[in-house]
Amino acid sequence: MALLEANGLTKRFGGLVANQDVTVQIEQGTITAVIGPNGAGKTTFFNMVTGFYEPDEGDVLLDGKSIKGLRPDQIAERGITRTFQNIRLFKQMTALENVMVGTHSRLSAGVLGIMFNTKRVREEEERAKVEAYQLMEYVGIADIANEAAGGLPYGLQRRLEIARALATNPKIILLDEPAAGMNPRETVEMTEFIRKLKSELGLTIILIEHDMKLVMGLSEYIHVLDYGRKIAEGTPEQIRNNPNVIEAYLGKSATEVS
Ligand SMILES: Nc1ncnc2c1ncn2[C@@H]1O[C@H](COP(=O)(O)OP(=O)(O)OP(=O)(O)O)[C@@H](O)[C@H]1O
Repeated sequence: MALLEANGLTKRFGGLVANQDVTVQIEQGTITAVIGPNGAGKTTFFNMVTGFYEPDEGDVLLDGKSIKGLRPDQIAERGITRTFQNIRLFKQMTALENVMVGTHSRLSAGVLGIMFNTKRVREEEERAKVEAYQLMEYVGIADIANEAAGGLPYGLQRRLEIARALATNPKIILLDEPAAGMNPRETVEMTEFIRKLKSELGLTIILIEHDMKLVMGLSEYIHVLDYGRKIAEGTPEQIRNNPNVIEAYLGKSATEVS
């Protein structure tokens, strides 16, 4: 059984069909890319899987159980986390505090404990801090733990967002354009880092990315969207040679010429 299944997902915005009948299966421990031209519906697909949008039709199954209709935080509790195309950090907070937000989402002191600042809350706070720091070490950004997130260079902000996502202890991480805006060296480092998330942590990774070199080098499997529909799926080799995909990216003349 696939770890994650999206079955027939459809999402409309007024007259625009952003996803139409999109079916995708993701196997445990794989790196999968979702690609397609601008506006193809990739982020909308991520938003439905992670509970930010409710599908108009279709279902999302995690380990065979439906997660449709759950809130993003409930889906995160079940093990699916994400990063955003436009980085969403708490810019005034330190990098460490940002990661602690992720850690806190699975701690259990509850609202009353927090209001009365009980011993248990203080202990959890301390534990969250230690865990967050360890995670930052793992991600290679511990040296910026006390810097304000908003002032960090772009590449570090992207890593920090991933550290925060990891703090929720996920099974699946969805990365929305992890290498966007990065220089070639940062892109190579990000590629290595994503590989490490799979090989060392056993994570299942789904990524949206426009950098085709990165996609082809990193993914084991690729799904292609165009105008909200899935037009192809396969290995990088199969996708590279698929006429529908070439046409979607380059226009009809490209396939006629080739
Ligand atoms: N909340 C929304 N309200 C209205 N239209 C939306 C909304 N979200 C997405 N869309 C539209 O749905 C279509 C798909 O958008 P989406 O962001 O999913 O594409 P994408 O493949 O991620 O694009 P890009 O590669 O440019 O980020 C676009 O036409 C977009 O304008």
